[in-house]
Amino acid sequence: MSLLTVRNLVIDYPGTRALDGADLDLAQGETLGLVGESGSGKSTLGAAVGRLLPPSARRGEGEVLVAGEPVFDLPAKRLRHLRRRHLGFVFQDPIASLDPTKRVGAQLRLVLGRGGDPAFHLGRVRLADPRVARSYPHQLSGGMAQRVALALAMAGSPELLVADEPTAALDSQVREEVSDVVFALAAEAGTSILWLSHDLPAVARRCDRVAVMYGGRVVERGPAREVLGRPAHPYTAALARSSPAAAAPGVRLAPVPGPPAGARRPAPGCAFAPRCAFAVERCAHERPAPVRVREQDVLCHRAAEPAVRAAQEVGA
Ligand SMILES: Nc1ncnc2c1ncn2[C@@H]1O[C@H](COP(=O)(O)OP(=O)(O)OP(=O)(O)O)[C@@H](O)[C@H]1O
Repeated sequence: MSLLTVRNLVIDYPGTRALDGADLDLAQGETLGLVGESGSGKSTLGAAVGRLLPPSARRGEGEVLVAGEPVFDLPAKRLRHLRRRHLGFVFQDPIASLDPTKRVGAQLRLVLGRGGDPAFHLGRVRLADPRVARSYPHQLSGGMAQRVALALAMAGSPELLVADEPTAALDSQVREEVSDVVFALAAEAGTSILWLSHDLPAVARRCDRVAVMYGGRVVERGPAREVLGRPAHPYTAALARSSPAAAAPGVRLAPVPGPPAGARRPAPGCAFAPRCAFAVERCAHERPAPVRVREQDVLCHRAAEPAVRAAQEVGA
């Protein structure tokens, strides 16, 4: 059974459509990367999974199911129960998710309840030094604070961990260490991961599947290596070409051409059409329905055409 299902989700902030009919599925035990340029809607989608959107956000259409439960239609008590039982969250800024007035051990004891063992949970995130439990958040490095936030998020053995760029603010070596801990702990605990990221090579390496967002929709999804190595959507191909790993030494990165999607008003057709080298007239006014290309589900009118498929190969 699908652990997470997002169907045609539309979320508006005042004056901005952040999600414009997003679709996503995540199976039990799976790791799914969610990638896309800034403003494509990743954080809004991640927050919607736990109905953790800011008060100004409005759901227009669509639904989010976690373990079959309709997150947006649950009464407050059932929603709290669902969050506790099924969901854990880690964000980019760990300090913001920790209580500055309480020592780490005390924060863990609050989550774990009586009988919980903070040292065990800190050990699971490779913080074995007993001084950590006695520290206040401001006494920790960024990487250590993020591991504490992870220990708190994983303390209730959630079925799904939503990780919103938890390593983006860390330097590269610490980033790898923290990512290792997240994926190893989730694998050990049988927890699925929704991993929001700008780091395409890391997603290709670590995640089973990937979903690529553009203009508030998931425009391509499928096995991570396949999607990022042999993209089918022209946007994914442009994104993969602009990724650091795609550049040979000394060769400048190719930026995705044109300005990013302005999400202020929903696009009548494909949101990428104004930037797309393959756009034809219908792309501007007709929304693409999903097509299957190899193992990928793609929102593009032309992705299945042989000439367009060939042109998407990275480096082509
Ligand atoms: N609290 C908010 N109020 C108003 N608009 C918002 C709010 N949060 C996000 N937005 C807008 O919604 C759209 C989607 O933003 P979101 O943060 O979900 O994208 P993102 O892909 O996570 O970006 P980033 O990678 O920069 O975090 C953007 O146009 C953004 O400006």
